[in-house]
Amino acid sequence: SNKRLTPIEKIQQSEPYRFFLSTVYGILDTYNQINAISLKEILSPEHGQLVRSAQFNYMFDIEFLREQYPPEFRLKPLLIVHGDSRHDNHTIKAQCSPYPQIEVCAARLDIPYGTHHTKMMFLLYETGLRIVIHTANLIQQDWKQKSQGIWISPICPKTNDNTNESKTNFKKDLIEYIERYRAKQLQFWQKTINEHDFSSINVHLISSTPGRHTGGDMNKFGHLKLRQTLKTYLGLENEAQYNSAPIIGQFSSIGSLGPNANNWLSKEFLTSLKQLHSSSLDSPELKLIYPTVDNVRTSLEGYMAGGSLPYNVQNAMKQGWLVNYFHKWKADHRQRSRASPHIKTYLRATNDEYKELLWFLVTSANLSKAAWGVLEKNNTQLMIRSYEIGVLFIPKQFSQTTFSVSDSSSSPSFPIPYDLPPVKYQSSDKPWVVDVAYKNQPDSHGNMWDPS
Ligand SMILES: O=C(O)c1ccc([N+](=O)[O-])cc1C(=O)O
Repeated sequence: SNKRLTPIEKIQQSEPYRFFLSTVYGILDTYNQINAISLKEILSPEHGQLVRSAQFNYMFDIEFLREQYPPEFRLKPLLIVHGDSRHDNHTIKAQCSPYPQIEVCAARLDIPYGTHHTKMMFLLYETGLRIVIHTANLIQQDWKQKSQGIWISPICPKTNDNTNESKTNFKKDLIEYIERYRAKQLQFWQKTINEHDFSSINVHLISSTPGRHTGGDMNKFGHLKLRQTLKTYLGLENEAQYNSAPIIGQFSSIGSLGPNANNWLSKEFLTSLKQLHSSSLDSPELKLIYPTVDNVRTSLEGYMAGGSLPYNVQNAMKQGWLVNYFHKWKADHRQRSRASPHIKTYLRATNDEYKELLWFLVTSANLSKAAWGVLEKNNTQLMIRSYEIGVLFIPKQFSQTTFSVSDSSSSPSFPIPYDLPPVKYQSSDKPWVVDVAYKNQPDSHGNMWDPS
């Protein structure tokens, strides 16, 4: 049908996963109705009377952000949480200075090269508190023609019994994440989270905070939190059949991963992703989805999309071995093969048919040690540089044994963002690298790319 859904209808229809892609300007409208939502719709007055909000992010255009709020909410208190990199601090403070109702909080980045990558909203309504965890910067370009991931919580009602935890420990994990900022302006939000009933939340929180996490803190963040959560909660029947089940990582940037797969990627990181209740020595196939130069050139934005895929040539040159893992960006079933991915997702399927999933994670975390952490000092500490946040979907929390991907099955199928099985790079395909020129083929706008 070509009926336009209201924001509330979109959220109702997305149950039980509440996992959306951003709407895309220029595709058939039906593909912007099902499990697709815009920033204006997230902030719509339909959801209730907004009291105040907080926006955690990396890049901000305050004028653009204000325009996405309904006019009647633009005077409500708004807290902006960003990274404290010098130049950034200045531009954000300058952007917010005309608006006394906007406060700015600079997240401490005590470890070099860390970024405040977390993209999250706290929306406090008169009826309760909504959390949104997503992957888009608060600039127009990130919400127009890209593939972004968004999880929208129910509106959690106020309660005077602050034990209202979810079966996934989401409330405690979120408070522990916020506490790591050690920021005065976040104390109000820690208190507010505590005063709301999170029992309806069915996803796990997977976050990263900068630090050298040791002892009891080691499994609280980064890939060790993912490992611990999968180990504790997956609870599969005869799980041995899944020891070689394939794993997918999909992201929009890549860090320096070392001279070969063996030190971090397929040892440390893959060990966390492959974790079942019991560990196994099998090493499942890891497939990585990252756009080719042609994906970028033919995208709706053309080469400009590549500005948001900051994989630099310095790292790319050092790790040619990585290309063997690479698969293209392809999302025909969502009509988003040309909507360049800024979403980051990780998943495990039950087998090479990719008809069912064992779990699914949407997060701000790219494929980097800075985001996920790297074990140091003989595996006694996990060093993480950046703030990251994501939500993990585990079938058991939805009273299912696996998530079905195709619509054929009875249980509600999981709205995956791209086509499965993933399609391998052809020998002629190259990964997009942001700081090299592409001048032999024009993009979808007839332009070339010459960063020099
Ligand atoms: O858009 C962002 O928040 C972002 C910022 C920095 C980097 N980086 O330094 O690689 C990657 C991203 C990304 O999300 O791809």
